[in-house]
Amino acid sequence: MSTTTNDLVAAEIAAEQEHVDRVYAELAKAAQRAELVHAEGMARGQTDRRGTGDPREEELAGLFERDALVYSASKRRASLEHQHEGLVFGRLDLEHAGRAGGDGASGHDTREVRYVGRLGVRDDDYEPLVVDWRAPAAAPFYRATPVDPQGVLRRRVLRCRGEEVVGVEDDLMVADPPEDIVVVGDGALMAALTRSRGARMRDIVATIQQHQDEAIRAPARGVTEITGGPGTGKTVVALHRAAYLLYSDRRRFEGGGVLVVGPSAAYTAYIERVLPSLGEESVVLRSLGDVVGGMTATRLDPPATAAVKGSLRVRQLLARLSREPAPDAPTQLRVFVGGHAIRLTEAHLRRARSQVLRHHHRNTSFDAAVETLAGLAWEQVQQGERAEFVDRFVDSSEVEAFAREWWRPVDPREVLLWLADQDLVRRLGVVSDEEGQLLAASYRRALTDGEWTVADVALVDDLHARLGPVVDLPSEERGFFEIEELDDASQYGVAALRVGGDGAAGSARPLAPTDEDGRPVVVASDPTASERVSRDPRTRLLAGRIGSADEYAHVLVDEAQDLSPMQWRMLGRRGRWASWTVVGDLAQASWSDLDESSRAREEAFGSNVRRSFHMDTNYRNAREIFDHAARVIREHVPDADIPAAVRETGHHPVELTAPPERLVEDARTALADLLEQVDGSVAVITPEVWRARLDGLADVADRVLVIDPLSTKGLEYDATLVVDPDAIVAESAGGVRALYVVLTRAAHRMTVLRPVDGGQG
Ligand SMILES: Nc1ncnc2c1ncn2[C@@H]1O[C@H](COP(=O)(O)OP(=O)(O)OP(=O)(O)O)[C@@H](O)[C@H]1O
Repeated sequence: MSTTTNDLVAAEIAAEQEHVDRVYAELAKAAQRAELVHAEGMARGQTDRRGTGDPREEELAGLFERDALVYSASKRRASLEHQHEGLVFGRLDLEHAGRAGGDGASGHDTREVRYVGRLGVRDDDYEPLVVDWRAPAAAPFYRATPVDPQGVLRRRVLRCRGEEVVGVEDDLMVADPPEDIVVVGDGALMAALTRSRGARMRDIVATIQQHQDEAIRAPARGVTEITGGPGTGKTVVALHRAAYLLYSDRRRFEGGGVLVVGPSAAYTAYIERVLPSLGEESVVLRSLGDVVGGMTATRLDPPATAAVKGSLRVRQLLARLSREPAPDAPTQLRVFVGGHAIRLTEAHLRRARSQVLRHHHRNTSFDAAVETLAGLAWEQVQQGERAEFVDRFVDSSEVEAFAREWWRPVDPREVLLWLADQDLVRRLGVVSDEEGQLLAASYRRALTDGEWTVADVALVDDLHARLGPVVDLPSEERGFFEIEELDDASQYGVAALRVGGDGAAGSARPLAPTDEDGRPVVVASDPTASERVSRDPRTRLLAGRIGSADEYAHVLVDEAQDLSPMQWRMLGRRGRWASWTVVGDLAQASWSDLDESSRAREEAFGSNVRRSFHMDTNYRNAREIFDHAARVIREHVPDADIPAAVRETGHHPVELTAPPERLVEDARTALADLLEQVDGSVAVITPEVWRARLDGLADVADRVLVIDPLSTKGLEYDATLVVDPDAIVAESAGGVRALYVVLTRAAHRMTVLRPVDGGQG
């Protein structure tokens, strides 16, 4: 084997630089071509609409062609820009065995050099200069091992800064390589693992390990489960899998959509760069608080409330709730129709309501509701022709005015807020008194501070499915003039304009703000109005419209162990025809009833085929840090899935105690030490009891973050300062599992600080 002297390394780097320069030159040409196509596409769409109004047919064709050209050219330009950095990251030196000749003599072995990169680039003769990492030709880069070299003599990882090659790391796949195959570097994986952690997760295309590659390239069909302990690369592997699926069947997955769901907004911000850096812009990233269009929630409920809101029992509560009359709905109808005095009592109305809801969604059954009332009214008349009476009844403006109040469309969020009334919750049954109090208190709080919680989103989705979409009731008064006004307004960029119903006859109550006469208020273009609106909690809670569930071709769920049964149902509605990638680790679960969750999860997957991959190497934590965490979890969860940490640093976690009154001061000192020891991010992870007192530590440096335990799910830092582990256990529904999450977030250094009466730093 060759030596790794500086000269040798420099010569190898220079040789690689030559190839990388060629690739960038080719790329510059491709960028120019994309620019030309873009400009040409734009020019092709120039039509003179101003004078004559509508474009001619041939102009329309031109516009369509332009859109297609501009779209693909812009995409190509965007991907060229995103993948500029580290475009070429790998090289394979292969040897193909020569075929035996006709006379039995063996043919010559042939050598091939193949470069692997973020996207495929060819030269003018269409010869590949770089192969896309997802192409079958790149598979040996990830799959070759000394036991099964797959024709690979040497695998080389190129480390680049911008367009410059700054290092190479080799792995030899054969025991006895040809003379000219030199081997340099200490291993690309270790280099990647020891580097500093920033605010964003990075892709691992250059160092994907063989067992990870198997999960990444697994067939798309059915449900692919990726399990394993903390830091085993489950998230990063799943994201590379999303990129691989898009590459392998673009029509299906780009057309049908790929949804990636993670636990929190902090998590989506953390992973958002990975897919663009792999050339994929089309994936939809959502946290559990913004899966449902029209709603965004980041606040978490206290564990006991979250447990009620997440359990399947709450479905029955919602089923009953969705049949309740609106609190302000009229309770009887008195009307003259065809000379007959009709009186429908509260009991009649209740009967009508349950009859209609047996066959219809509430929000799309206005006509059915009026006809059912007509049937009940006819029972009181029984004279003349039934059909004639029903026609008169349905056409009566008084009946219509009543029905518009009684059967007005209800927004699922508005219905959920009815639960602020504790008497109503009690009347609905289903949950215990104590649970009912928690629910009512939670919605009273929402009505005070104008904020939904993450668990509410799944409940709104459930109610939306039960109630049907909120549609405006047909309005005879809404004539041509108003429609034109609406069009005009939209031209001027007015975002939220709604034409109300017919004021006099009693209208469908618009959710958008209205003035005293019930006329719509234009929010977006009127700063004083929007200020007024943002101050009113109820208006904030009901702003916008809830969309119907978008469906996807693939759904990727990270931290799946934390989904409540209701959240599984919410995702199930979005993946009815989808294939799934599901990532999780039960030992990190913060959900208390795991059995109920797994039932709901099975229901979401249906009878899809299952495939599972287990990751057993921890790439995140220094071994010393992980050993500490593993001891904690083993004591309480003996069957926890414990991976092997591959990297030793010699730095054991530091365990400190402090009297409560000195804790903040000691935390500040411990933080200062950590900032000296690492270059990247440092997180102070604190339970709620210390939060307010420790928030100020975030001002110590830009790279410091003060964060609660649950929000660290899926994230990692160079160093962590874990404050009051016992309180972390006590505050979380997941108990010690939550602490396990917290203790496995640091890559390089960790300090644990406990408040102890009379303790010393
Ligand atoms: N093959 C690899 N090459 C380089 N880095 C890797 C590799 N595999 C994993 N890592 C790194 O290990 C760290 C942990 O990965 P990731 O967050 O995906 O783990 P996880 O299993 O989802 O963890 P957790 O369950 O604790 O959230 C990340 O920094 C990731 O980039």
